[in-house]
Amino acid sequence: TCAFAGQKKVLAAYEEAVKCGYSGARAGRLHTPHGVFDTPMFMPVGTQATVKAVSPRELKEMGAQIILSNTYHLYLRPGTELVAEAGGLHRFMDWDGGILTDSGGFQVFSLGPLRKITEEGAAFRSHIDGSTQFLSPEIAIKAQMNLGADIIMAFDECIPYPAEYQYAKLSTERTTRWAERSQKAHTRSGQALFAIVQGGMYQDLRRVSANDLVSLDFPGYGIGGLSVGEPKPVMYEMLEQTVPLLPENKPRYLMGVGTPDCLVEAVRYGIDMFDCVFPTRVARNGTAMTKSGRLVVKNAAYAKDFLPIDENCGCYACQNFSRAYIRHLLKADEIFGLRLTTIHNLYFLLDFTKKMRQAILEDRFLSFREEFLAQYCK
Ligand SMILES: CO[C@@H]1O[C@H](CNc2nc3cc4c(=O)[nH]c(N)nc4cc3[nH]2)[C@@H](O)[C@H]1O
Ligand SMILES: [Zn+2]
Repeated sequence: TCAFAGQKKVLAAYEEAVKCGYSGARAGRLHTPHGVFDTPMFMPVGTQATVKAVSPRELKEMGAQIILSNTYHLYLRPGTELVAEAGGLHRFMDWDGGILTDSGGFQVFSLGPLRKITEEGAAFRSHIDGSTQFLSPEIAIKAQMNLGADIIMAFDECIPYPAEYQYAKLSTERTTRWAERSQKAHTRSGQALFAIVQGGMYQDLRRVSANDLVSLDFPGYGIGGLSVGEPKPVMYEMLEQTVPLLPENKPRYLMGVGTPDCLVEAVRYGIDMFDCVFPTRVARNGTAMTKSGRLVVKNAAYAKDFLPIDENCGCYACQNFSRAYIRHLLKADEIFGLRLTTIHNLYFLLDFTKKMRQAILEDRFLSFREEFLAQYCK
């Protein structure tokens, strides 16, 4: 094990990284105005200022540290000035942990129909009322300063998959110019602005994007343009090209990832932070995450199964309720049913990242990864 001192720099500083074995895996601590948090970490997604079906108290209980909200959604509804008048996002949603807001760079391209991208920014139609909207680096940064998250993201274009090399090249160069404009527009002290590496699925564009953004000196780096439908080996190849170019003493955040097998591979490449709608989204259709794969609690097979989802799980659902009960609630469209599967799935991923951190600190991450992948069926 080799430990290397981090630098206690401005917020979202990354320190005490402990590297392990011959992988890039590391355990660190992220400093923010709302606390110091352990990495690797999973961030529950609370797109519209709520993590669907669970309360802030339940999130705290299950060990959530930083949660994610989306500028795109809150900008359209209820408006970021309103949230600022309410005292900011922490007050508005009664969450005193860390908050990270995504800049809209992904949602505009995945949610807003009829979008048009120019050097200035992105015009799109609101998916809520069809009104014509426009986001630029300056507007996205102002909106995020209004929301008051601890970590905010530069405005970028998430390049669709697949994309022609020429398109990926021009888009990535524009995203770097947008990152610089985001930096200039960001005037709120006590808030960390992360840049987002793009480059499509092209190794050379990934390296150019990372090097250009590192020279602009951000306190942390998101890796974007992944988990957009590409095969997992392609995602891992892009990580292998990108992560080593990012400063070791700054956090790396893989956006939109993901399932436990992706998390353990990404941690091996040196990723520190993750977010994904997967655990909350699949919970709502009755699928539970376990260390050996997915368990569809709704299936008839569990009608008389009076065991918990996972006997070794410490979550509220597994400590108190059976598969038969949860299946009954889901079949009866009882809201409490999807609350229980959501609580279990979030706890599962939060606990999984805690276990990876422990394995790294004890210098046994590579065997942890082997054991996990051997029993997990994708
Ligand atoms: C595989 O699951 C689907 O895909 C999404 C997760 N994948 C993902 N890739 C992302 C890339 C970016 C990016 O390049 N830039 C910015 N600003 N934000 C991003 C957010 C991202 N989320 C889920 O929402 C789900 O629909
Ligand atoms: Zn559980």
